[in-house]
Amino acid sequence: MLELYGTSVSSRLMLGTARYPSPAILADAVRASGTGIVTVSLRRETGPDKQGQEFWALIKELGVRVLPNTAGCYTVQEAVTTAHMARELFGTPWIKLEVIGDKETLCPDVFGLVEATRILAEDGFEVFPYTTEDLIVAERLVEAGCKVLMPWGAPIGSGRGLNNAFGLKTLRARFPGIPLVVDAGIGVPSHAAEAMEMGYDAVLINTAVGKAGDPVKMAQAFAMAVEAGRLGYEADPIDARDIATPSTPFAGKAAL
Ligand SMILES: CC(=O)[C@@H](O)[C@H](O)COP(=O)(O)O
Repeated sequence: MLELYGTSVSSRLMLGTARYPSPAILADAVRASGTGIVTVSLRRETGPDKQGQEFWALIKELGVRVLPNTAGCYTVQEAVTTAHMARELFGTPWIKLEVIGDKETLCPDVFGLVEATRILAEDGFEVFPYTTEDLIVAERLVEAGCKVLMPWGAPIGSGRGLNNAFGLKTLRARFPGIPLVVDAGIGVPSHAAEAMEMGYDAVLINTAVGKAGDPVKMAQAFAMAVEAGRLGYEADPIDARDIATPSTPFAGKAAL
């Protein structure tokens, strides 16, 4: 079973809660996915207004663990302040830390991310950093206190899948003891299966489910893909080869 900061997690699929056609569809998608963890943006979803309150009541009703995030933060200060507000509001030390560096690609500002991680980890937060697949940045994040890493597959909302499979595989090989979660950019269930087959511990998906024609069916498809990918990884797949090897033995073949 997967352990994240000492918490056992049964589903390896985490879901974002934005961009669904309606709260009811979000709730059905969460149930269909079997997820035990949803990420919630403090800024967008939990305001004191009626809508914010209704959203929060819905999340509580679903009985899933909340991973608050600092989506939309562009500076270290903004991210740290948002994390503190989230800890107070949700009563959890968990924080999915986003420090965005570029408006167009939503690429993480990895320098700001490391700095904010250091500040928050020293203050008792359990940081889930939204990062790139850069190896050295990952090392710095672990040094700063991260016990989980969340590299992107591709830019948030792009649905491009795993843009740099080599980089993601390198991270997996270099950090065998750290739970790795592909966060962002996954578009279809096969992308999630690919990440799991690589040995990733989990995936976090939002847009591909929320914006699908049928979010509930898509949530179920992702759940199946994540499970299949994980099983495939555990079953120790064969290596790809450049030459053919007959799968049917020659013994017993009729001599002509
Ligand atoms: C909701 C959330 O946290 C996103 O920022 C996350 O990174 C998911 O990205 P996708 O929407 O590309 O799945």
